[in-house]
Amino acid sequence: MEVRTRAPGKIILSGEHAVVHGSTAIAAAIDLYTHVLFRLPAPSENHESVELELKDMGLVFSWPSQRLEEAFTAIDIIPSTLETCSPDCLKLIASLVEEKNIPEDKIWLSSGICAFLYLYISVHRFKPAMVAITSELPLGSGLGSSASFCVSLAAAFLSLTEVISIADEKNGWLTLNKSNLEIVNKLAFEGEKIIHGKPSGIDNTISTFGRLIMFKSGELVQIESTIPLRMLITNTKVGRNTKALVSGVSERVFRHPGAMHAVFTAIDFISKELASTIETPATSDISITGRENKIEELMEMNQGLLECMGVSHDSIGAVLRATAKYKLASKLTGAGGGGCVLTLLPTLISSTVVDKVVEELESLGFKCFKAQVGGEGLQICYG
Ligand SMILES: Nc1ncnc2c1ncn2[C@@H]1O[C@H](COP(=O)(O)OP(=O)(O)O)[C@@H](O)[C@H]1O
Ligand SMILES: C[C@@](O)(CCOP(=O)(O)O)CC(=O)O
Ligand SMILES: [Mg+2]
Repeated sequence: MEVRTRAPGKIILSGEHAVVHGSTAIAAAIDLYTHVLFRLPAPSENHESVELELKDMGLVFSWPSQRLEEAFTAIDIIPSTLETCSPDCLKLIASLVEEKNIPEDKIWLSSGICAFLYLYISVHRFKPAMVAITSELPLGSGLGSSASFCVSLAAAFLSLTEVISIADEKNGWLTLNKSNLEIVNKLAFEGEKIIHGKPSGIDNTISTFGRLIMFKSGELVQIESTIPLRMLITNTKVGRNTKALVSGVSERVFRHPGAMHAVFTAIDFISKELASTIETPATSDISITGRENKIEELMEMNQGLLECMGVSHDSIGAVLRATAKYKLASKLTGAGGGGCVLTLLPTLISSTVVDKVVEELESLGFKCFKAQVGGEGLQICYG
């Protein structure tokens, strides 16, 4: 039995970090995916381990099924589907991952591999399996690779159970109905918890459902944009870790609760105003340029508040200065601390100007690309 899944990465247009503390945020799916191939071998194949292949990195990890069963039975914990991984269970999983001697320069993959083992065992126990992963997303850059990893894995594992069933077909890919997507999203969130520590759930939700969403305290509202929302994405290539940045913001909240809550409230207003600007009907009195100017101002305000939270970086500052020379507005996206920066490309901007901006940013050592915004979420294909 075999299934393939793909789940998209995302950009956050406003509200990252503040969303962890209950503010509204806006996110859109992008057309860069994590792909999973999941196979449950037939007994005749004599395959007796749970195997994970990270194809982009040329790494393969494998745990004998019997070894996994003995380790979990010894501590008398068997994770069940959709339950949060307990501290004891996570400790065991971390030790099973540590045994694999991940190369030192790839040690940042450990949390993802722990999430993989947890998601797998919570659905299929210790059944032998083969899982192969590839990703079109830069990892650890603010484009939600961790969530698309968890969503594509959760969907693949659940697809070979009775829990979910297929709803529709489009271009060779199958989609799930809303209640099945909710189950996948819930399971993926448990994986994100292992990678992020305290995620808001926005990344796994946008990766599962796709499109453009407004998200607050676990609830999503789908929004329709009446503006093209063309974004230039600049990857500063400065590595960072979402878990550390999220906990840094919580520490700042602990030190300055009043000031930080005022920042979160301001961001809540920014996200709501952004949503209504994006959704304003094309027939309204305000021209597209007028609305783009408003979006740019809101992006700049949001960036200023992210700086107040301490999650910007010199490399992000360099992108802001370079794009400001061309009167373009930018903000970091995702957890910050490096990673990716968004720049709105207004409808009337000429391709010559875009080329010049890209040339200048790339001369600083950054990597620029454009992504389609607001596309499909999770998709499945049975092999
Ligand atoms: N394709 C993948 N293979 C293995 N681990 C992955 C993959 N994609 C994401 N991860 C895990 O997610 C982590 C990056 O997540 P995070 O710091 O939240 O950044 P982002 O979600 O913005 O890419 C990686 O360090 C790794 O543990
Ligand atoms: C900073 C945060 O708002 C988004 C993190 O996104 P990413 O992992 O940097 O792609 C955290 C969260 O919402 O869980
Ligand atoms: Mg992440």
